[in-house]
Amino acid sequence: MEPAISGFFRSFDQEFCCFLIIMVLLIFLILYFARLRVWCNCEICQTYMKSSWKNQFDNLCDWYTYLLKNSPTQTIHIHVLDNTVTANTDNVEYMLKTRFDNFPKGKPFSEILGDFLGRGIFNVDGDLWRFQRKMSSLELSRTSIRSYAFEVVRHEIDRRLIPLLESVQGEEDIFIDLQDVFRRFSFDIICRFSFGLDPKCLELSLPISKFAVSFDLASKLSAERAMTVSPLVWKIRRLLNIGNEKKLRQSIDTINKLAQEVINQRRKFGFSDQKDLLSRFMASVSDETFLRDIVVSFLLAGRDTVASVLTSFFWLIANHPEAEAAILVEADRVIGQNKEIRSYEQMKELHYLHAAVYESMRLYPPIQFDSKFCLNDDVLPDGTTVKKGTRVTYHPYAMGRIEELWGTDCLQFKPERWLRDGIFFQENPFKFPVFQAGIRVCLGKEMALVELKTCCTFIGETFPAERDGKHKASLISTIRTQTYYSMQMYLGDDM
Ligand code: HEM
Repeated sequence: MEPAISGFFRSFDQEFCCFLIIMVLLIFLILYFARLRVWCNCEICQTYMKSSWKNQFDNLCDWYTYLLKNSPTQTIHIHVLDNTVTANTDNVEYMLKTRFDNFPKGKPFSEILGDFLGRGIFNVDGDLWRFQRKMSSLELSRTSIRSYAFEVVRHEIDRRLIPLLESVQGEEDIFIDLQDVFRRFSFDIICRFSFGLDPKCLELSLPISKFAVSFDLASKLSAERAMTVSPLVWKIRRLLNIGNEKKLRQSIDTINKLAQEVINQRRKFGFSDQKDLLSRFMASVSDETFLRDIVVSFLLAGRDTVASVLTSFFWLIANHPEAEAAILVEADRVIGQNKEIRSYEQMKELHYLHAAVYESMRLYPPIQFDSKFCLNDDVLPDGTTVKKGTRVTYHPYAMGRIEELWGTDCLQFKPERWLRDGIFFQENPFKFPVFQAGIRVCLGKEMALVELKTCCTFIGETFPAERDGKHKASLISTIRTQTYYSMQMYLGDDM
């Protein structure tokens, strides 16, 4: 009898376990769908769920732009995502400045990047954020860090970027992917600037560094968490340490080990004469994990953003010879006066270039939209009611395409719209929240502009017309061809 009884209980156990698992899954599914309101029948939600926007638009941002343009308040609500999306300047100012404390980044966002960024500035709210913000603002406002940034950028351009482009110049059969080149370029720079480390990614003959590979993978896999049907999916995978979550953990471990090594070296050999951000932060922070978190946030913030602007800038310039000519004339004028651009201060004289960089970011913002989560029920200036816990998204990509904001020529690339009597004119930052705006505006904005403008001027500076006109022309045509090639890979043949 006994084995039969124990068999009965064993099979009962198994059945009961299966039943329990199914019930738990069902409850989660019900809760999940209840939160998402998948039954919403409105046209926007139906279009979203069936992905039928793809019939009319190339990408999701263009569909959102269409919806926002056609909304009387320039605000829409996607019920199934519980996401209020706005392109209304007053709303943007309200959430990023007036009621800043009611629109934090929120838990859903910080959970996704939590393992990678830890308690770093990019990923936290409240006092932890305030402390890092104050410390970082102080360090980044120093003249010494600005000249260090300039020095790092010049080194990367003179020693690596120009020789690389020269090596493919005139070679009709050799193509390099400029997007990839710009990603390597910006990673080398941000690593040296933040960590004092040179991963030499732009040295194409060297094997790519372990740190760069791990960083790339960790950014990619963390971002992929946001695309799973429910956070539960990646959380369960993380618990079981399987699939992408296992790879993510391994790459984060590699980054941590390397960061720890750098910190140990600095503690051992001294950091007071080092110019990078890590060494500067080491003077005020002793917690080593926290130090690592702060610096990794800077790496993430300053890498793809810059690479993305460089790609769209050169693509737009390649399509607008009149803008390219104006940039070269301005660069020659500044070089003519000062022989060569060698300082941060000189960059400020390049108003047309500054306008052209801003104009490319208006049309192709590296961060096309950015979300916050509403802490307590609120009403936006346009009358939209926002419930506690709702995601609220401002949309710089759509804002750059709205006629009421930028005029009937808003789809055209016109650097002149940023100039008043030849001098760069700063627009209302809430109309152009490409660097975010208000209280949490991007901390690396100045650094990014130095990087972008230095890289863009090298066309005019390195090969001044009077020295070698032919050389300059062929380098520009190399960049033009390479940019076309990169964008073709990116956009397909229909570009
Ligand atoms: C064109 C290049 C760049 C653009 C368009 C850009 C844009 C942005 C945006 C939109 C945010 C807000 C993100 C959010 O809160 O969700 C941000 C934050 C931030 N950016 Fe940038 N960024 C650029 C380059 C850089 C660079 C080069 C650095 C580093 C030197 C940097 C450092 C940061 C940091 C530390 C934050 C967090 C600020 C905070 O939370 O208080 N950014 N950036």
